[in-house]
Amino acid sequence: MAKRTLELEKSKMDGKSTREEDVIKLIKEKEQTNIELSTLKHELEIAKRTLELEKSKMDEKRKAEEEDMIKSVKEKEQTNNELSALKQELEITKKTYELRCLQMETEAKDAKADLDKRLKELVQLLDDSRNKVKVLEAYSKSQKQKWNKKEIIFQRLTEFQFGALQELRLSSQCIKHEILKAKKSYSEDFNCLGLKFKKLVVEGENYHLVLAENRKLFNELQDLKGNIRVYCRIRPLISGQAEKQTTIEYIGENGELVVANPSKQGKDGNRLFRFNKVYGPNSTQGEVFSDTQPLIRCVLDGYNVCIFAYGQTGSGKTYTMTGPNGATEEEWGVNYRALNDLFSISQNRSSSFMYEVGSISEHNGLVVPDATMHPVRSTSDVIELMEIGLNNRAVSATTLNERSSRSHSVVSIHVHGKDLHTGATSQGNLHLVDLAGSERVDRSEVTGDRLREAQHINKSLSALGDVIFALAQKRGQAKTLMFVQLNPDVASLKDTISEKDGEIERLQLLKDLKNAYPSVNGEKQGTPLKHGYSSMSNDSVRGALRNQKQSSKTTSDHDYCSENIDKHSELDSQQSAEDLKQQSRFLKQSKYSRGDINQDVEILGYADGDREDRLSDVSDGCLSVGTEPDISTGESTKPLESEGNKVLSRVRSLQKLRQTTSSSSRDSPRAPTSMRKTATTNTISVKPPRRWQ
Ligand SMILES: Nc1ncnc2c1ncn2[C@@H]1O[C@H](COP(=O)(O)OP(=O)(O)OP(=O)(O)O)[C@@H](O)[C@H]1O
Repeated sequence: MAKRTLELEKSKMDGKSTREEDVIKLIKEKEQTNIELSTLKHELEIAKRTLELEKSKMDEKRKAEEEDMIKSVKEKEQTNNELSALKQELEITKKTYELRCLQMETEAKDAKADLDKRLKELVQLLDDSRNKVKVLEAYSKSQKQKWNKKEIIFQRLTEFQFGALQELRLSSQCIKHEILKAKKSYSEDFNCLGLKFKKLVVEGENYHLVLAENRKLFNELQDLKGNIRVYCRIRPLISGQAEKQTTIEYIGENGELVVANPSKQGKDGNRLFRFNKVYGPNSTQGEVFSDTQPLIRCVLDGYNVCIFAYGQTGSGKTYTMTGPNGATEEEWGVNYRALNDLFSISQNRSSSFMYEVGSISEHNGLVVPDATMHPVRSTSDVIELMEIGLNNRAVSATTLNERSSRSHSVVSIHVHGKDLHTGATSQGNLHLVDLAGSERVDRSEVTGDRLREAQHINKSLSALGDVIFALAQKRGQAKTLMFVQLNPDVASLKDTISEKDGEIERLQLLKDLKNAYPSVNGEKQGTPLKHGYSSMSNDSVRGALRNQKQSSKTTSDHDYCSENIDKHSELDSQQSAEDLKQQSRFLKQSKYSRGDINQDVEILGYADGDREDRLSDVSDGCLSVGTEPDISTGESTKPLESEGNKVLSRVRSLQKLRQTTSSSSRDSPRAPTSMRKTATTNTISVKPPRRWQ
């Protein structure tokens, strides 16, 4: 190649021989080419050597490859062997595989059927779920709507409350403002009140003085009306009895009572009795209590009050004191009403007084070893105790085979009061007594135990007479009210007009005498007694009756009832004094005060001398209802017992007195029946110290 290039270049140099530079250049290029040729030669030699090396290597390689080929042939043979073994194995495997495929196909078919079934189920489930989703979606939609509504309402409510809160804030500010204003005015008012209160305190002190004065005046008024009052109550005839069988001829408004004896003609047929008041058969329990009520206040003011009912069996003592069995409030007797009053007045006064209505004793008859004390707080407590007492009474009656009415029943209420202002204390007692029947022993013609019992009863009634005498002498501050019970039945006439009633009438007049006569007409104390218990001529009684029929109120045309005033008003003390004057005038003006009528007057009770004896007898005794210290406490029992001899001597002197009086004629002054009865019981041993325990 370099040769060609040199030839080319030589042709070119021939073609252009002219130029020297080109020849030089060409020479130079020839030299260069020579160099390059030698280089190429060298390179060629190197390549030749390399080729030789390569050729030896190739030979070696070829040998190695031949060995490898032999090796490979051998391996190929081995591989062919293995391949045939593998082919066989493959055949077997193929067969196994085909079998397996068949098996798998059947399994796949089963699985497919199974899957189809499950797919169906799943599709069903999917449908159900979709339905449920739909329902839930609807529910959630409605819930959402609800919540939206609620949200709206809540928002409105919040807005409203917010508004209200604002209003409240405003109004609270207003109220604050007003409170401040009110506070200011209150403090001003308080200051004012303080001043007024100081004034009131001063006036309150005066009020207590006025109150005390008022109480004093009230009790003085009761004193003026008499410390002993005798009211007569006539029970109605039992149904079926004709009106004509009644023995009651006339009931005056001033306490006069005319009893007629149908077996007697003329002036002896009628008898006049006088009481503080007479309650007719139609009187209600309330009316009867209205005249008793003021005495209950006295108990709370520290006085001793004794209210008792006296009369023959069946005359209405229990009815008046307690009321009928299973009584309604209207039918309540004096006991319940008095207790009700007692508790209600004590409650009304509770701001200025503290009362302890501490105890009650319930005992029957004179000998009362089992009399008991109980604390009481209300009327019902007392009623309960009274019922227990009644039951006890019934039990003892059964064991004795006697009637309950043959014993006394005494209920005592003790009231301890304290004036919260002054600290002063008071002690008052209220004794409510339902006495045993007062019928005469001789009439009942009893003997043995019954006789003895009747005599005991008479003895206790005699003691009652003593107590009344003691009271009549103003020994103490006790106030006594006696209900004389009458049975208008003709058969009971003997007991109605018995000497015992004469005694009560006499006692009644003794009370009048003590209370009024000495200061009214200046007569000797005993004189009016002669007018006390009298029989009237039939003419005068008929006149009185005629007058009563003409007008129940206009009584002016008859001496007997001519000047009638309401002497039972509780609040008017002047009227009470007027009443006493009236009684005096009545005695002066009446037929019985004139000489001609005096002959008609049957003088009962004692002659002055006898009475004096009797009073001196009584004054020796120790009995005094109410004036004694609390007789139910242990302390008071001893003094009573220590005075036993005194009582015994007093009983004996009464018996002596009775013996003298019982021997006198009918026209002579009479001893009280009870005392005469005691005379007949002379043989019975007396245990005086236990009386009225
Ligand atoms: N004012 C009256 N109104 C209606 N009934 C009356 C009245 N007074 C008494 N009675 C009745 O007469 C009967 C006898 O009365 P009560 O038992 O009160 O008499 P008593 O005097 O207590 O008798 P005793 O001495 O036997 O205890 C009773 O049935 C009673 O209900």
